[in-house]
Amino acid sequence: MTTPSPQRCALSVNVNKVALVRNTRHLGIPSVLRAAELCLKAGAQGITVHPRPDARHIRTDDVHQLAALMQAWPDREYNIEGNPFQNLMEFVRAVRPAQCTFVPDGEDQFTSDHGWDLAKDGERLRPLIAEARSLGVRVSLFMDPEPGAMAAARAVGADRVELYTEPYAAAFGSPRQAEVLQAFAQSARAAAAAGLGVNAGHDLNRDNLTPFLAACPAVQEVSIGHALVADALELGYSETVRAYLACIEAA
Ligand SMILES: CC(=O)[C@@H](O)[C@H](O)COP(=O)(O)O
Ligand SMILES: NCC(=O)COP(=O)(O)O
Repeated sequence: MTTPSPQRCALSVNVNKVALVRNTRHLGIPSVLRAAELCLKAGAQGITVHPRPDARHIRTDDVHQLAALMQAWPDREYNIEGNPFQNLMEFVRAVRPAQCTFVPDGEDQFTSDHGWDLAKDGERLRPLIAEARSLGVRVSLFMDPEPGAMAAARAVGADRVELYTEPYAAAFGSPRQAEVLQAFAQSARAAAAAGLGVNAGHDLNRDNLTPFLAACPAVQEVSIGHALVADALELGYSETVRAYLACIEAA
């Protein structure tokens, strides 16, 4: 078992896609619990799930079984993502994970594809943020890379923001990469200046992760699932997690 080094940036493995494959048969394999355990043993600092209302991948049982697993890993973090106006708060109240990430997804959305509009939803979010925090759960808001929106995230009581990194991933390797990365760097700095912790995630992978973190040193956690699980199909969970940890170390 690898004890995670005190890295600048934590790796939280999102196991949604293990559950997606599992759900295509009634055989219970691939095991979500086994995937999480192997990733933790390899040094991942956390596990992330996004139990969507349609249960397309992570189901209620998964959330609770992973919570029980995480009890055996007190130095690692459990992060539950979702829309607090839909089903997320029932999990926050029941499980009290280390962190919850509020994501403004619609019920039938293909995947997460935007951050919060706090001018529209900030006041509705405020009491739910306060409730989660009163339960001892850190609250992160899923946000687009807009430096001017970070102070508002702090003002509604969030502990952290998670920068939605798909626009960076889409620009990676193109002439727009530097320009887009600059917007993320400015957003990360603005978030830190506002007193927020900074997470990041969506479509990060072994190619784009190191340059992203090198440009955004304030980022303290990345949650990665789709590309990491795809890599694990080829390399196995242990080697894959070690490869992602090395990408973080190289930043
Ligand atoms: C919020 C985010 O960007 C991802 O964590 C999200 O969990 C992806 O959801 P799917 O795995 O359902 O695409
Ligand atoms: N919050 C991002 C996450 O948990 C995983 O996103 P992805 O790596 O599956 O795109």
